[in-house]
Amino acid sequence: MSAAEPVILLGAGGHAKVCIEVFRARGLFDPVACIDPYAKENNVLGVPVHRDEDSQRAFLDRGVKWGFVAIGQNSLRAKLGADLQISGFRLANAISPRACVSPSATLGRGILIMPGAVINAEADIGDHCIVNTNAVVEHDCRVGIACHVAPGSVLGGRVRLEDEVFVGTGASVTPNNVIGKGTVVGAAAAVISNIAAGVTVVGVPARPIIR
Ligand SMILES: CC(=O)SCCNC(=O)CCNC(=O)[C@H](O)C(C)(C)COP(=O)(O)OP(=O)(O)OC[C@H]1O[C@@H](n2cnc3c(N)ncnc32)[C@H](O)[C@@H]1OP(=O)(O)O
Repeated sequence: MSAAEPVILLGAGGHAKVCIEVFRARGLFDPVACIDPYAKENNVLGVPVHRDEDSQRAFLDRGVKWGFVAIGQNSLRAKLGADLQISGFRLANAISPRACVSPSATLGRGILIMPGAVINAEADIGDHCIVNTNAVVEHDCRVGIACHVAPGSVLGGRVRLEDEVFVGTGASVTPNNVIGKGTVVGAAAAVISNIAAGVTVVGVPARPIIR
């Protein structure tokens, strides 16, 4: 078996912790550093933390080719992922060996798929997405760039998420619906119709929060 490829992670919080465990479980990549100028700890599960912003370049110079953004916030993850690629890194995927990913699904780059997640036939997952623990992305879904399908949530068949959509813990989206860019679906919501871009919806059925 060939050795795991070293990978640097941007981020050193709780989300980085779960990403490290998925990388280790899969065995294709070996997390060698977490880079985060705001880190509170000096290591994450034994992976050393670097706060210096030049350290990315230093790892590249040392021959580390792979990077990964381990940050939960969708728009920041998209931006830092694009920046990593511009600076010369390839984006690794962190796919749990305990996830079930259809052979006909299409995956982008910089994706996290957590244990128990199911990605069904011909689903398409965009770059920088998170499909979290026990989430289900059914057949023919189109999940845009930097979306987060949170733990236990379910997208029915042919659902489309535009870029940077967040679907909260335990929420469901019934088949064929489209959710607009940057929208937030609250925990436990049931989306039963199309939802516009840039809104927050909650409840059963899901409706925009009126502030
Ligand atoms: C591994 C991980 O942990 S991954 C991360 C997973 N995280 C999640 O799933 C978080 C999901 N987040 C939520 O559900 C949040 O409550 C949000 C984003 C929908 C709303 O958050 P905020 O914008 O801060 O709204 P806020 O808390 O002020 O609530 C506004 C109103 O909506 C209601 N509300 C908020 N969330 C929900 C919800 N999920 N379902 C029903 N009502 C809700 C509140 O009760 C409040 O009602 P009120 O005005 O009558 O008092």
